[in-house]
Amino acid sequence: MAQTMTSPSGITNFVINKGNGVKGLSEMGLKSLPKQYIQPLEERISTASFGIKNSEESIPIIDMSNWDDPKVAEAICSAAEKWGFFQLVNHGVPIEVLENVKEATHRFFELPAEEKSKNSKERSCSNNVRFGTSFSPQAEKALEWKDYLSLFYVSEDEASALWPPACKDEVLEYMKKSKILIKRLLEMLMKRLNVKEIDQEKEGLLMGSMRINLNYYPICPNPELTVGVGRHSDVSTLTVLLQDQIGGLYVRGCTDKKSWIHVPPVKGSLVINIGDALQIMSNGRYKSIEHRVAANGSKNRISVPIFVNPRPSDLISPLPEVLASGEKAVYKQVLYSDYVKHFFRKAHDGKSTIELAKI
Ligand SMILES: COc1cc(/C=C/C(=O)SCCNC(=O)CCNC(=O)[C@H](O)C(C)(C)COP(=O)(O)OP(=O)(O)OC[C@H]2O[C@@H](n3cnc4c(N)ncnc43)[C@H](O)[C@@H]2OP(=O)(O)O)ccc1O
Ligand SMILES: O=C(O)CCC(=O)C(=O)O
Ligand SMILES: [Fe+2]
Repeated sequence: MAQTMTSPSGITNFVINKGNGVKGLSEMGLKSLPKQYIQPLEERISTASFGIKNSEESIPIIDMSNWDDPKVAEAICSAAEKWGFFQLVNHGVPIEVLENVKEATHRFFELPAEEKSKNSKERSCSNNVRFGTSFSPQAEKALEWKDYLSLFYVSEDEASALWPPACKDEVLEYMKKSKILIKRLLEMLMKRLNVKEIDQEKEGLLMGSMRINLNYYPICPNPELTVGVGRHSDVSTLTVLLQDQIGGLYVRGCTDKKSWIHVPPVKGSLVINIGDALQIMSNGRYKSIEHRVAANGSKNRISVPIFVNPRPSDLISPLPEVLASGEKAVYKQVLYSDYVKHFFRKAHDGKSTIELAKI
């Protein structure tokens, strides 16, 4: 067993095929990182050096208690233009709902590998439920230190029937309660783009599909040699991210592009980021910023992003309202499912997915 496990194929078999994930590896008490996880020097995250560079820039924290105050909309739109990232407090999603979904995430990952892997790509009875590890293992030169459960929402009935019982009620509640916040954010962001009203057609285009991922980053023997998630931008319209108190999310700096800014955990907050679909629809006005996640040597971390997306069948392009003043389109029309497939079929590679849509 020990001999098979240390060979590269033994590790792959244990982590990917047998569904133990990196959590299984972590719990074996490995003393050093298997070589498949060693990232090239330029992709490693040296958390020690961030403290110095970080001091000048930080991601805005916006209080939503008076969400209909124009100052709140101004802060949100400015953050979306400048940073592509911001944190929200007093956002209206009950703290209890957030605590429950974090607990449910731990409950799911605590299940035996045999139970979790019923949701793997090979065994899941639906393409909309997928348990996996790393990001795109077949395309990656170096694997990422993360396991995940990805749930694509189609309907309440489908979710009730197919999502894992260990977490489905809590995840559904989190999604439902977040919808009010998502609509408010989109209304504010659209107003700034001269979209006066979000009618049914626009609502479909902006938030017609949702995917929720439960991310699990177990303790890593050599966190400085690998990453939890490599540099990428999300392909969503926007992403609502719940993180626990451990920390580890870094965002590309907006003035000093060489720096990476930590997104510090703030109790009860939600992190919001703009995704590629909204960068395209706003013709580049709102920014989908690169981000990445460090591995941790002493603590298990979880995060729960809700990816708010167009529908797979939507054609995305700069909105007519944005181009009405004569502004030249910098992106062409793309079928959203083609865009997402392009993203999923390659390893994380920074901001390169959006090249597909550039004119
Ligand atoms: C996992 O770690 C991540 C994830 C992310 C995600 C960031 C986002 O912004 S996710 C938002 C994506 N948007 C949507 O899901 C909505 C639109 N959905 C679709 O268009 C389709 O459902 C589809 C995703 C394109 C899948 O369509 P389907 O026809 O079923 O195509 P497949 O052939 O099954 O899949 C294509 C290709 O993608 C891989 N894949 C599919 N789903 C996932 C998934 N949930 N996670 C990872 N990979 C997935 C699948 O394996 C296929 O590749 P093959 O090579 O196997 O053909 C950000 C950062 C992370 O670390
Ligand atoms: O875990 C995090 O903080 C962020 C994860 C992420 O960027 C993603 O799942 O797209
Ligand atoms: Fe992301």
